[in-house]
Amino acid sequence: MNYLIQADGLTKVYKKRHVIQNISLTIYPGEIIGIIGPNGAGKSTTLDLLLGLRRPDQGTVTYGHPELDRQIGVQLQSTPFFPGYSALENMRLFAAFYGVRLKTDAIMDLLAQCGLEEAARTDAFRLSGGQQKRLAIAMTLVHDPSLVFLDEPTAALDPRARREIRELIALLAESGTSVVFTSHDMEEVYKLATRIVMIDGGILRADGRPEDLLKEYGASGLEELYVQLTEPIRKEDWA
Ligand SMILES: Nc1ncnc2c1ncn2[C@@H]1O[C@H](COP(=O)(O)OP(=O)(O)OP(=O)(O)O)[C@@H](O)[C@H]1O
Repeated sequence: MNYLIQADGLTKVYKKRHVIQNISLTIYPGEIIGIIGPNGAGKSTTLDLLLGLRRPDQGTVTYGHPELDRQIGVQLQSTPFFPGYSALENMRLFAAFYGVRLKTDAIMDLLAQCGLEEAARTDAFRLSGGQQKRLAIAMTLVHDPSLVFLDEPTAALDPRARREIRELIALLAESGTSVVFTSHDMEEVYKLATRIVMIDGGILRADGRPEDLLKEYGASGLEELYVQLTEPIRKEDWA
C-alpha cells in the first residue's frame, strides 16, 4: 500500500543521551494513529522528526510523494494565534503562510466544520479553551491537507470539549485526512485510534491495532497495557 511517511531507524541524541532510539514507523492513508507514552518519552521529538522540524542523527524520513510536505497540517502544543485578530482573520493569515488565498465563505465552511461558526468574529484569544483547540485544528486544514499532526489536542479540556474534538478528528478521518495525535488519555486513544504507537524512553514499545495489542499482551484495557509496557519513574528522574 502507498505510504504517506516512512521513517526508518530514527535516532536523536541530545548531550550523549539517546532521546529517540532506532524508531521505524510508516504512516498510511486513512489511519488515525494515537501516539502514547510517558512525559518525556520522545513523542513530540518523533513528530518533529517526521515533520522535518528536527534532523535525526541517524535514520531517514521518506515522504510517499514529493508534494506531501505541502499537504501536512500541524497543531503543536502551543497555540499559534495572532493577537488582536478574530478567529476568521487568524484563519486567513495562517492560510497566507501556506500561500493559500481563502475566500471568507471557504473560511466560514472550515470554521463551521470545526463547530466555530458563531465564534468567527471573536478575538482568538477570547475563545474558550475548547474553542481555541478547535480553532488550532481548523487552522491546520486551510490547505486541505492529506495528513494532520495534532500534539495533545484534548489536553486540559473539559469532557464535553474533549468529546467535540474527538468527533472532529473522526470526521476528518472519514473525509479522508489521516490523523496522527498524541494523548495521555488512554480511553480516548482506544476509542479514536485505528492504530496505537507506544513510545517509552525513546524506544518504540508497541505498534498495532488497539484490539490486536490488547490480545497480544493479554491486557484488559489500554491503561493496563500502558502500565505493562512503560517503565516506572526512576528516582534519579525525580529532580
Ligand atoms: N532541544 C532539546 N535539547 C535537549 N533535550 C531535549 C530537547 N528536546 C527534547 N529533549 C529531551 O528529549 C526527551 C523527549 O522529549 P519529548 O518532548 O519528545 O517528550 P514527549 O514524549 O513529547 O513528552 P510530553 O508527553 O511531556 O510532551 C526529553 O527527555 C526532553 O527533555
